[in-house]
Amino acid sequence: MKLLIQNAKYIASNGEMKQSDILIENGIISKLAPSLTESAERTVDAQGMLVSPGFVDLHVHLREPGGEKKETIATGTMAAARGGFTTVAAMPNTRPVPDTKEQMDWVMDRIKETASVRVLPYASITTRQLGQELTDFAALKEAGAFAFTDDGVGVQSADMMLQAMQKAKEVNMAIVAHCEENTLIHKGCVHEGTFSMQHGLNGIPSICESVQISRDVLLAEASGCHYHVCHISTKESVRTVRDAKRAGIKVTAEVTPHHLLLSENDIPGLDANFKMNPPLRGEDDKKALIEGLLDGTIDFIATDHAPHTAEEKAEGMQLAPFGIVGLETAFPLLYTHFVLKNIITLEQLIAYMTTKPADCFELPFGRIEEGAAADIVLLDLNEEKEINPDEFLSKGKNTPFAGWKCKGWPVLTIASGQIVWEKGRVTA
Ligand SMILES: NC(=O)N[C@@H](CC(=O)O)C(=O)O
Ligand SMILES: [Zn+2]
Ligand SMILES: [Zn+2]
Repeated sequence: MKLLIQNAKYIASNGEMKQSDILIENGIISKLAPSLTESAERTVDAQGMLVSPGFVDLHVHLREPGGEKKETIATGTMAAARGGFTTVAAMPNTRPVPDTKEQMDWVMDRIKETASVRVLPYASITTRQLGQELTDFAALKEAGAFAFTDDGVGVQSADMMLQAMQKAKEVNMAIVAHCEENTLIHKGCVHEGTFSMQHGLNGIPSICESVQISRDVLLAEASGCHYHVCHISTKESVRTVRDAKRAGIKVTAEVTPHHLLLSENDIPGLDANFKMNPPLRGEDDKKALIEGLLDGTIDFIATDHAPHTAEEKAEGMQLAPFGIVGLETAFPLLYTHFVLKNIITLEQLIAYMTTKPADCFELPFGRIEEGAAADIVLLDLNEEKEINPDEFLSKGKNTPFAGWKCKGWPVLTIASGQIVWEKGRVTA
């Protein structure tokens, strides 16, 4: 497929705004130059749009195998395409867990058969994510694992985490951590704070996350491994990561759009669409996350797209599963509430969703350059529209952002040189 994008105003990987035509051949950006006259199977006029590298989301739950009622690799990657994401990394809390070469082979095949964007599969750190024995890191890397994580649960034993980091270092892979100390969860369903007090609910305290990060940065220092913190949510965690970076420890961190945009004060009542792990924290935590992102303590943004069925979410605040969807709302929400309010520049936001995650994991994606993978999204920064979960291509409609008015909607997404989503057109 030969594709030509004309009049592309885009942000180059050095952060500069440029204007050019973009020729795409065999999945690759083959030429970047003004006024290209090549004949192509499809020519797209990008006048009035912003052209961005396809977004990179290193934290999504695609639920397959085992959770197909919530999402599949097919539906999750269609949602990704609609949200402008062309690379997503899939979490291993599936049934079965990708903890052996055979399971990883199955996942890789399924991705090849059904994914509309690039999927990088995580393997688990421990067998069945039970925290008892390490998986075979070398074999899983060989089978295609992107990195190792037990996301969904924290690794409870310090000894197990140290061994994991030492092994990861040996095979030159990262340990990606969901940080949660089980003895401090206190059967909580929301943050331990004002909301939990008001509603008489058990709360998950901030230290439940931060004590494990504190332990882990020391283990990362001892092992020399690349240690990445998932969905960071508290001010103490931000401080710990900041101090660790200053000490030269190889630690990176991600934050979700919902933790940047919402605090416990925004929970309207006992609505499980506001229930996720980690929970929405205090206003001061939210502020610290924005500061941490701006000063480089937090490296990038990841959605933690966590679809659940409407039935499951209807079980109420105490019983419903943790998690909200994020792929189809991330950019418009962040653009509208941070860029248009002059808190983050457009260039920064794009970097947090493209080059920064790519660079942390040495991935060659997220940049518009000759020779790079043709992963591109056209964004309409002007049209204003309400978030409507009925329009989601994800099976999950569980969002706290329904009805929010946003600008910055993707209109066309190209992944590896193929148009995988286009506004107003149904793509298979
Ligand atoms: N974030 C969530 O609230 N839920 C995730 C698990 C996780 O990311 O820890 C899920 O798998 O549903
Ligand atoms: Zn998690
Ligand atoms: Zn997750």
